[in-house]
Amino acid sequence: MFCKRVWNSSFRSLTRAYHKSLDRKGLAQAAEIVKVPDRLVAALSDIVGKKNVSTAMVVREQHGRDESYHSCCPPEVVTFPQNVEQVSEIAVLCNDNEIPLIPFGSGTGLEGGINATKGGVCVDLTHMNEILSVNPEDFDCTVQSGVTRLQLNNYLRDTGLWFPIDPGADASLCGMCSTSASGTNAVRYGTMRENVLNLEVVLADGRVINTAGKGRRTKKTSAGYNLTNLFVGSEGTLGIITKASLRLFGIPEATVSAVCHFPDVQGAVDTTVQVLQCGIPIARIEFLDEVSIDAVNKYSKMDMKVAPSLFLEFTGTPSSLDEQAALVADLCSMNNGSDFKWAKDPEERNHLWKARHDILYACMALKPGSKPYSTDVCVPVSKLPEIIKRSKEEITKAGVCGPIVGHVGDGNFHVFFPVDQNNPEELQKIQEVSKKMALMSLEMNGTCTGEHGIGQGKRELLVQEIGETGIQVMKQIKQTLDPKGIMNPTKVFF
Ligand SMILES: Cc1cc2c(cc1C)N(C[C@H](O)[C@H](O)[C@H](O)COP(=O)(O)OP(=O)(O)OC[C@H]1O[C@@H](n3cnc4c(N)ncnc43)[C@H](O)[C@@H]1O)c1[nH]c(=O)[nH]c(=O)c1N2
Ligand SMILES: CC(=O)C(=O)O
Ligand SMILES: [Mn+2]
Repeated sequence: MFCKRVWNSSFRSLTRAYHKSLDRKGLAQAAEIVKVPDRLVAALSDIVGKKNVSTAMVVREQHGRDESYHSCCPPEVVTFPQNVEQVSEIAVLCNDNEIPLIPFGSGTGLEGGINATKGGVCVDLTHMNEILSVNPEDFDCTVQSGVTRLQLNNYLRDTGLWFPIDPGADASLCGMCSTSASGTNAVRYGTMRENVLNLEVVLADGRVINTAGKGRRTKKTSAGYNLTNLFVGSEGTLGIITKASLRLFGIPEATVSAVCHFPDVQGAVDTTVQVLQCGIPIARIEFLDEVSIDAVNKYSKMDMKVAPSLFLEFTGTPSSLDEQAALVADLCSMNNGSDFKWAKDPEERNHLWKARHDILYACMALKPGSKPYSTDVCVPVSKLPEIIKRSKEEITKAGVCGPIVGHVGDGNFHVFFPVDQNNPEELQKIQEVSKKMALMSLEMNGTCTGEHGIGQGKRELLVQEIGETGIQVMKQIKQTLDPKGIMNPTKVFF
């Protein structure tokens, strides 16, 4: 049972720490920007070529913020290296001169991970965008850091293979490694953590390592510590990922999608839990509350019933697909689901999933000019009905707009609060609700972030989640790999 007293005291200490952190951040922004002297800009030009270095404000601002509400912090210099040797030389230069170094994938993150809170040098990896090898018989591929997921899947189209991890945005694959991204297909294929075989990483001092050994790309290994998964989710704080070997999968023989509406949240979430408990190998199961459905109808020109809903997808052989779909349709009706609509042809299915992937923008369109503040809690799936119900109560109590969207098959869901950056009272209410949700999640043995990462926004929650000793160990690892603290400072830890 959730203990109110414990919760209140953790919330108070969290709020205190948060205000302290705001002070620190304010200081960082006002006084701790590390200027990059002209001689170093010249040295960077020598490394990557003059046209691949920029100090222009417009370029710096483009690299100073991601897609989230976190305020823009431009780096002092933006570099566009062409190969791993150049990345390594940039690291040596920054390390010798104690200049912050911030890796930039494609800037679609949602926790302010690329924002250069201390200035420094941004390493934009988009020019390193070669697909280096595809091994269809081994179901794997190796890509440079700037390759995006859609680029890879377009390239793979004729091979009958695909890389299924799909954050809605067309993110870089190494950026996805860095945040341990997932998305709607994780219920079937797992997250980046389960799908990365090897990484090439440039460390802070310029050394280059292959986390599983040079050229290694096996599905299994018991060889020493798991360095690959140390870098997955490290958000640019331990090194720069310049190459990734990834698992691939066969494109399923047949696919069908469906939408089902429910009279209440409970029915939709109970259906999800039962689908998983029955062991049905569902490919996607996504929850949208009535506020999100309304947003999607408006933004993606659809006319779905405005009610808590599930978007579902089944894949397999045509016969297995019929069996799965019939079972799930039965579970939906047992939980009072209705208006079960199939999307069978590819165009219809693509429209449905495009609308799902655009939800973040659909929710922002509810309040023009707003920026997204996204929660990302993830709980054991049996706890989902309770946490979604209680989150909804908190959103209503706070009187803010809070559409709920969930990768519910993984116990993961988001509230996409549209934030008016000129309204501090609203921002505070949103921060309070999202902190309450995260603490509820921790209380239920969940996490504050299932897929977006810690970035700037969840640093205090990380301490609550991992505990002081665990944080100490994380910091010792950071200290070993980056003793001067140049790699993406102020992210993950204060
Ligand atoms: C519309 C929409 C929808 C979604 C999402 C975003 C948007 C805009 N996301 C979030 C986002 O797409 C996800 O976090 C990506 O992994 C970010 O990849 P970028 O390449 O954009 O990294 P970006 O450039 O934003 O960087 C993110 C972090 O990784 C670091 N980094 C980037 N490249 C690196 C490299 N090569 N080496 C070391 N560090 C590096 C950066 O320093 C930063 O800390 C998401 N996510 C998700 O998991 N599930 C989802 O469902 C969605 N959905
Ligand atoms: C933004 C995000 O994580 C989603 O749409 O699921
Ligand atoms: Mn998501």
